[in-house]
Amino acid sequence: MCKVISIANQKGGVGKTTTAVNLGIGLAREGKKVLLIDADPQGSLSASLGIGEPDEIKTTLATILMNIVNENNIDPEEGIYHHEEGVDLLPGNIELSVMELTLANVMSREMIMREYIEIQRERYDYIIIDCMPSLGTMTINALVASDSVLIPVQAAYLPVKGLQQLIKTISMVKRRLNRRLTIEGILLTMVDFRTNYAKDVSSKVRETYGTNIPIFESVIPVSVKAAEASAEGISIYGHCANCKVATAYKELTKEVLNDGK
Ligand SMILES: Nc1ncnc2c1ncn2[C@@H]1O[C@H](COP(=O)(O)OP(=O)(O)OP(=O)(O)O)[C@@H](O)[C@H]1O
Ligand SMILES: [Mg+2]
Repeated sequence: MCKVISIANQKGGVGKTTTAVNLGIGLAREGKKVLLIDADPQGSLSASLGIGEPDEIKTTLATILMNIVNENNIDPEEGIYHHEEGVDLLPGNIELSVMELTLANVMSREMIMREYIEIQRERYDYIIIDCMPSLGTMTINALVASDSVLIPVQAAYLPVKGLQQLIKTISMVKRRLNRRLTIEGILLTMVDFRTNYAKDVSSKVRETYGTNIPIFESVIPVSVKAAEASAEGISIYGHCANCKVATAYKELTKEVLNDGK
């Protein structure tokens, strides 16, 4: 059975895209069929998988969503890239901003992405959606289409206030639009274990949310290797198979495969 996971946090630069790439490819390395979807007009997921300049890509998530709005037939292979590291990718680019505005006038505008995901479910074990740093219509569409949401939180900042807004939005989506939505977990990213401060933030998040929201045991350390890998258009496993960030993402992959057990 397919599991659809949104990677979301309206705060920018917390490691959403890096997590989408390395969890997605991590799952593919464990033999799973994985589709990565770039739901961010910045196109960072597409860029960090090395498929070229996102804004020059013709068929993207925006194209597909427009086809759904126009009630055209959907070919599940349309726009899909087969990446050399074993994942499929549906790219995103600036057209998604236009699409978000278009959706404002569409009936059931929060449900459009779900129609596409439902078509893809039977072809994949995991579908991972990389959300943009906002809680606008595109992110709500991703949450409505998902089974769970994984929340990367950058451990260098006290994230409590922004997290509350995100958790409120997730609860609202769950109540009104998608009853099956759960929180996969909070993932602490860019953790610098040399500073006590980072440790404080980790324990603060665990203290505030630990009891009712799962927090991953795996923690992603801060490392320039993460940025180097995405500049090369490959995963952390391809860049440095045994470095700490690679090990951390392998552990996260195992936790997701074990489904909190
Ligand atoms: N563990 C890490 N250590 C150091 N740098 C990292 C780490 N993870 C990601 N980065 C870098 O931090 C920056 C932001 O990461 P990323 O793009 O994954 O965040 P994001 O949440 O997707 O950002 P946005 O909100 O803009 O979509 C990137 O330059 C990335 O290479
Ligand atoms: Mg991103």
